Amino acid sequence: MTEPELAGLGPGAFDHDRIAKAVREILIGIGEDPDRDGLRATPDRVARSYAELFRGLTQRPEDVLATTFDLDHDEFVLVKDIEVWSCCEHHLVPFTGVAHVGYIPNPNGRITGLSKLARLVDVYAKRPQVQERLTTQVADAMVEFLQPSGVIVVFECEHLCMTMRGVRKPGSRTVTSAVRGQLRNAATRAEAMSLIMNGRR
Ligand SMILES: Nc1nc2c(ncn2[C@@H]2O[C@H](COP(=O)(O)OP(=O)(O)OP(=O)(O)O)[C@@H](O)[C@H]2O)c(=O)[nH]1
Ligand SMILES: [Zn+2]
Repeated sequence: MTEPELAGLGPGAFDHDRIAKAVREILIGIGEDPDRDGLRATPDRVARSYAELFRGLTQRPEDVLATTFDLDHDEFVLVKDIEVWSCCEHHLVPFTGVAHVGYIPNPNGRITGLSKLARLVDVYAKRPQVQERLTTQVADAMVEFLQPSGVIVVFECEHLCMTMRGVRKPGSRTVTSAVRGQLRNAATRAEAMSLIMNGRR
């Protein structure tokens, strides 16, 4: 399993019992008693919650973008402030913030439902991630499955691994962007960015 995209879709599928066993080991490793009342069900609970937190590993972007409409629109479309909860692959703690996903449909391409753009974000966010890869994966899936004239994807996230531990800088936010096609043009990109930033602090 080399590509994160393939994880969970092949032989390395989700293994609840394995996770529960490992969590029990972690509890012992931190010096806790995994059999005490409050912790007895924790390995099973964590395994169940991982199925939810990492559900993107069993989802394919093309399935999410499968619904398309016959709509004659070739102007910029933007869904902004999509809430994001992902998991940093270095520390397995959350990073959270917002995503902005915009595209210019192509008359020969496809237009999808607005909610599908937010679903696409989740397909990739609900995996162990780094923010840069999350950003480019969303943009590249848009290009591959909608064949738009242009795409812009921006993520603004706070990483709890930089907040609750380590360097401990609460409030610092990381901004990443991926721009494809016509939106790479300076004027079009600036217009898209101003729509994204409008009303933001
Ligand atoms: N580029 C990038 N780095 C990330 C992301 N999430 C976490 N990191 C960084 O991953 C790095 C891991 O650094 P290491 O030195 O291997 O680990 P560490 O000793 O725990 O590092 P500190 O967090 O500085 O304590 C840290 O600098 C994190 O801030 C991300 O989405 N993108
Ligand atoms: Zn981290």
